[in-house]
Amino acid sequence: MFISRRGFAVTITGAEGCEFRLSNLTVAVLGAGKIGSIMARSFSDCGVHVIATARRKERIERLRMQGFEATSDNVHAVKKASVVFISVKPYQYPALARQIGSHVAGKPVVSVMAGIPLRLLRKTLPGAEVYRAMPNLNAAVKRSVTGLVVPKNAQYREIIKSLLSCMGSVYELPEQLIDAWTAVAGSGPAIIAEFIDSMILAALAVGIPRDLAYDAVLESIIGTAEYLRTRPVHPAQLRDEVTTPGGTTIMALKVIEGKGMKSALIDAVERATARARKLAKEIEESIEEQYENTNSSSV
Ligand SMILES: NC(=O)C1=CN([C@@H]2O[C@H](COP(=O)(O)OP(=O)(O)OC[C@H]3O[C@@H](n4cnc5c(N)ncnc54)[C@H](OP(=O)(O)O)[C@@H]3O)[C@@H](O)[C@H]2O)C=CC1
Ligand SMILES: O=C(O)[C@@H]1CCC=N1
Repeated sequence: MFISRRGFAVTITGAEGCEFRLSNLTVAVLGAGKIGSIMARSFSDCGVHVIATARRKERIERLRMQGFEATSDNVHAVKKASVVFISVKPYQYPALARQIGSHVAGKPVVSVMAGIPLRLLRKTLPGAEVYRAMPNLNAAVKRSVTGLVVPKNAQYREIIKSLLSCMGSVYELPEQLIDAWTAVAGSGPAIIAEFIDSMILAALAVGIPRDLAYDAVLESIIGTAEYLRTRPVHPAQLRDEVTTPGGTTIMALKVIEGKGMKSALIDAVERATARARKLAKEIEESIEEQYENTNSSSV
């Protein structure tokens, strides 16, 4: 397991770090869509029994064909599970919370939803031990870098970390960093895929055949990441090692600098972080409304 020299993280667990025997555990994944079904597969590969939920029949059928117990009944899944993961879209959460809110007391519940803060999760899931996690799509190849916010006096911390380790590495974070983590690591694969796509188009533009272009770009990215991951070298140092005075690389770097690639990426990550914060406000308003309506109709 590699431990970052530059990282803020206080705890890191590798994919090999399943310290707990997870095989007797039943875990509910509520909202087993794109990321939820990848989580379900990862937990299942760690020996966990998974109950996955979705709304549409076709999705439930597909989950069953993938070997999971699957249902549209979230309350049934929550009652049967010792640990609950929530992976619906943020705007779908208020409806889900209404269904399961009175059935989660005493259980650990992990939300992977962007934006929704612990405060709001606690309010809607009374008595549950609530965590926030932000994995990424690379969990499909056991290479997620999952950010984890652990509540104070957590009883289930180790078991949650072991479960998340089934998807890759786990970094414990303070809650104020999770929106930024969402932008960098959660959205990261999409941003990096855009870069890869652009490099492949660039390779085609200079005449490299498509399959060779794909390999040249992907292998260069994996190799560069591995180089930086395993050596005490700053990215700017690596860049200087490659750049010959008057050579080819400096010509490319000049264009990149002129078009503002760094500033575009910094802006992009700042905007994504701001969007996660705004999501929290939007959901909060909708939940406040829901609670006010419930209270006033029960008076
Ligand atoms: N995609 C990603 O890379 C990542 C996403 N996330 C977070 O994960 C969450 C899910 O994202 P993603 O997987 O992309 O979205 P999807 O739309 O693919 O998945 C959401 C799933 O939730 C199901 N669902 C919605 N409402 C309910 C309900 N009341 N009961 C049961 N199931 C329900 C939907 O079912 P049906 O299909 O039947 O409508 C759907 O399958 C989001 O909150 C996102 O912020 C976090 C990290 C990475
Ligand atoms: O785009 C989103 O909102 C989610 C969160 C991180 C990745 N996908």
